[in-house]
This record gives sequence, structure tokens and C-alpha cells, in this order.
Amino acid sequence: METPVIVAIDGPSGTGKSSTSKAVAAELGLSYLDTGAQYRAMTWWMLSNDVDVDDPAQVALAADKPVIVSGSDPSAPTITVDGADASGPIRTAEVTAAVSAVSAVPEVRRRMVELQRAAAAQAPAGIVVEGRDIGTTVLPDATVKIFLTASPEARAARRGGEIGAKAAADLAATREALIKRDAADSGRKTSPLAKAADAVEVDTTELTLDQVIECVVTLIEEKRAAR
Ligand SMILES: Nc1ncnc2c1ncn2[C@@H]1O[C@H](COP(=O)(O)OP(=O)(O)O)[C@@H](O)[C@H]1O
Ligand SMILES: Nc1ccn([C@H]2C[C@H](O)[C@@H](COP(=O)(O)OP(=O)(O)O)O2)c(=O)n1
Repeated sequence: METPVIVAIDGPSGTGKSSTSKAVAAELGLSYLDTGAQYRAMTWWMLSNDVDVDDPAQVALAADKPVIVSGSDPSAPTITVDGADASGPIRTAEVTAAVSAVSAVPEVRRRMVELQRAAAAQAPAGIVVEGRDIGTTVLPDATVKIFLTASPEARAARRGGEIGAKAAADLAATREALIKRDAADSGRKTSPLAKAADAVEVDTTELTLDQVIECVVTLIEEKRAAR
């Protein structure tokens, strides 16, 4: 049997990580893991259980408590917390505003990285894992590492499109919120958002989603052929 292929896709918000990762995994018959959803699930649990997310000591003490389970099918990704479906609640503005603070706490990251490595080890044909520190920290031996980028304007327009923001003021607010979250994620001490030295950077600003998917599939197939 062929050695499982491990694909790490990192980058800031709105660069196309989730859409690209799901499509690539589905096309190549690989498993899929959205690590951002796991950090969001942890954050949702903290908010629901009255943990002060701005107090790293409180967050650290609670980090072991929630049971977070991610489904690995790219065509129907699922996430549960303590057995309850969390896919809706993890996307609220409240969770988005708190997730960078929670994910900066080392005890939270230790727990998530353990889950992420276990998911990669269990994937029969291989897996596409998307996040911020997959190529640098979680799976440094990944077969293929991709770092997606896009201009803040393009990213704000994409995110704005999802929430129906069309007015210039709404787009500007979305852009500012993205930039603030990127700065927090890039500036934290423990495994910040960063491009691995051996990652291929793909600027998606001027590319369609289909072009990005094709580019990533080609990179994976080239690596597979070379092994
Ligand atoms: N290359 C692209 N061109 C235009 N829209 C895109 C592109 N890639 C992704 N999108 C759209 O942008 C939004 C954010 O994409 P997503 O995959 O969730 O990004 P990320 O996971 O990096 O935050 C989605 O609505 C998606 O359909
Ligand atoms: N590997 C990861 C993935 C996400 N995070 C944190 C930082 C991000 O702002 C949040 C949410 O990630 P997510 O990928 O859902 O973010 P967006 O889809 O870009 O809104 O989680 C992280 O610290 N490390």
C-alpha cells in the first residue's frame, strides 16, 4: 500500500484554507482536519462555561475539560464538544472575537496538537490538515506544505461575502478585524502563524478557488511521483 500523504495547509484568515483543503482531500480520497474549528470549539466551551477567556491561568486550568471530536470526511466535516454538535456555535462573532486569546494559551495548544497528530496518524490514505502552525509545529514532516496568502482587501471581500456585508463601512470593519486577528495569531509566543521554511507559498489574491485547488493537487501529485 502507498505511504499515506500528509498535507499541511497554513495561512491567515480568508486565504482559502478551508475551501481548498476540503476540495483537495475529496479529490484525492484523503481525510480532512480543520484545526481552526478545534480552537473555536475549545473557545465556545470556555465561553459557555463562564471561563474568563482573557485570563490565561483560568483558560489553562480548563483546557483539559472539553471533549472535542472532529469528523474526517471532507464532504461532511463535523465537530462535537462533549457530544453536542458545535458546527454552528463555533462560527459566531463572539467565538471569533475570543479565539485568538484562547489559542495563545500553551496548555490549549498542547492538547490540540495531541488530537491533531493522532488524527494524522489514523488517516488510512493520508490527510489534509489546515491551520496556522501545521507545517511548522504540528506536522513538521508533512509530505507537502502549502502557505496560502491573499491581500487584506481580497480576504475582507471574501469574508464579507459570507456574512452579507456589502457596504464599504462593513467591509472596512471586516478588514480591520482580520488584520487584528492575524497580528494576534502571528505575534503569540507559542507556535505562531508562520510559513515553514520548506512550504510553498501561493498568493491567491488573483486566483479563482478552482485554480488554487488545481495548484495544490499538482504540487501533491508531483511529490507523490517523486517518492
Ligand atoms: N481563490 C478564491 N477566490 C475567491 N473566493 C475564494 C477563494 N478562496 C476561497 N474563497 C472564498 O472565501 C471565503 C473564505 O474562504 P475559506 O476557505 O473559509 O478561508 P480560510 O479557511 O483561509 O479562512 C469562502 O467564502 C470561500 O468560498
Ligand atoms: N492551527 C491553528 C488553527 C487556528 N488557530 C486559531 C487562530 C485563528 O484565529 C482561530 C480560528 O481559526 P480558523 O481557521 O477557524 O479561522 P478563520 O477560518 O480564518 O476565521 O484559531 C490556531 O491558533 N492554530
